[in-house]
Amino acid sequence: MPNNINSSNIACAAWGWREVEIPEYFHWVANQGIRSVEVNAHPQAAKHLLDSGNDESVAKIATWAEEAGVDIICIAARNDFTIPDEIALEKEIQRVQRFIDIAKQLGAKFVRLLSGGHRNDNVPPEVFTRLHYAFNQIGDYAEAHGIKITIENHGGPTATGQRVAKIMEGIKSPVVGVNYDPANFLNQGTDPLMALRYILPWVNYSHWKDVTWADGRPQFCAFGKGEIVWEPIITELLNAGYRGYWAVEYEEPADVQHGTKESLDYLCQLLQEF
Ligand SMILES: O=C1[C@@H](O)[C@H](O)[C@@H](O)[C@H](O)[C@H]1O
Repeated sequence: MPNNINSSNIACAAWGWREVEIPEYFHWVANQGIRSVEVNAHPQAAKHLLDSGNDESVAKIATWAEEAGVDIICIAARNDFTIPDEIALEKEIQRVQRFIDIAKQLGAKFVRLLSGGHRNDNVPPEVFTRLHYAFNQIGDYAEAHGIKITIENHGGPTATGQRVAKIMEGIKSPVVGVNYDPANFLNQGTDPLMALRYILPWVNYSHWKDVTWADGRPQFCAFGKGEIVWEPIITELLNAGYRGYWAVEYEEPADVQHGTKESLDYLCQLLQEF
């Protein structure tokens, strides 16, 4: 495929695989001809890494990756940098530093983070101050360890393109960027193409799933099975020079293999056209 898109920058996001044992997950992905995988580090992903992930459990994951022939490219972690209590925020920053150590041990290039705080209606200025403080600490730590941070747009302080840009404008380290997740924007009522135009300079990673409507509510579905118009989004990203990973994310554990396969097929087919 042109534009530097090849099978090694097509990746599998980990969230939908949270209920699957890691070896099974890695082998399934490898059997699709995909090499690049994420691993969750999340309190609701007990089969992947929990917050406490000790060196031994991390080493096991490295062995499983080698056996299956996959590369772990990103640790998909959960964090909350909107915590008002100063001591608790410092603890949270230390917890995230551990994810950076884990990424290094696994040879992963990225740690995916969130902002935390999911109230959409109003994000007071002090929340942005806390986010700037925490992401600057983490940016310095990641830079010193050769790891990149990618902040996923999710909700609350990252519900819109303007908000994400406001966060990024206050972060100094060049290793901190944005994980552009178009479906997460639409799920929050934000037009994903408009949002992309605010955050283009910072996008260093991407997640691909889709959104459909059921009973008047948005719901995630396989990439290409929903209502997002993809061509203008991909054109915009590529024209801005995006050459990073394209990670498909099918979130429903019940049929994660089927949904991931459909998503991969459609993404690969679509990217051929660019
Ligand atoms: O898009 C995502 C979410 O919808 C989900 O809620 C998160 O926890 C995942 O890690 C993320 O990648």
